[in-house]
Amino acid sequence: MDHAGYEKLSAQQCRDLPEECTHAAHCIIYAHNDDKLWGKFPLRAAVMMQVRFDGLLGFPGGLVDKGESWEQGLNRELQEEIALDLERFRVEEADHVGGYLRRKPRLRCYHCYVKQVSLQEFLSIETAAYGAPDYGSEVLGVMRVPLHTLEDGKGGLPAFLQNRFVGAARDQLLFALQTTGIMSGDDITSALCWDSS
Ligand SMILES: O=c1[nH]cnc2c1ncn2[C@H]1C[C@H](O)[C@@H](COP(=O)(O)OP(=O)(O)O)O1
Ligand SMILES: [Mn+2]
Ligand SMILES: [Mn+2]
Ligand SMILES: [Mn+2]
Repeated sequence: MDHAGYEKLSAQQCRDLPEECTHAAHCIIYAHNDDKLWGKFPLRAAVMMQVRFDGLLGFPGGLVDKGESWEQGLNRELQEEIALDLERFRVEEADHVGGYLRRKPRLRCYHCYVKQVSLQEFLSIETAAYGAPDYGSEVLGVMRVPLHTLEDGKGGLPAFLQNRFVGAARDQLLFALQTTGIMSGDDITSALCWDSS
């Protein structure tokens, strides 16, 4: 059980879940970014997150409706929340990287998908998001995650990780940063070490 009370499942373990399990699916859309902040701090990648209606940070996606496959539900949510152009950027089964299982108050799996695009494509997705049906209601902002750490060891990702995240979103972010190679385990650990409290 990880710190937020979720059991991390592999993609195969997700496929073995019982019928009564309900599902949510969210997608981490990212692009490698060779730019540097002030020509000094590597930005590493553009990773999309959102400010949600509940004030918490999360990824675009949502609950999978009855009769939908995980990917059908996720692509529907991505269209609703960020106006994702499904002709160009449809999320596929191969983008599934695992799930986070909760047993209480009901058995539910929070599936994590990761989709890499080019920086140019990321910019087009970002721009289109402001015209999404749910923008301004369920989605109150679209942002990029700071993946740099300033000289004080606090500014950037360490400070960002002090925000409030919904559900398993923080675990999913850290998992995706490592599994995509955007950040090394050591970089992530040092960003986690700083705690403002
Ligand atoms: O980004 C996320 N990662 C993991 N779990 C998440 C994330 N965002 C929300 N959640 C949890 C908590 C929510 O209650 C459920 C459903 O997601 P949500 O996006 O709120 O559902 P709809 O868009 O309203 O369908 O998953
Ligand atoms: Mn929904
Ligand atoms: Mn939604
Ligand atoms: Mn949602």
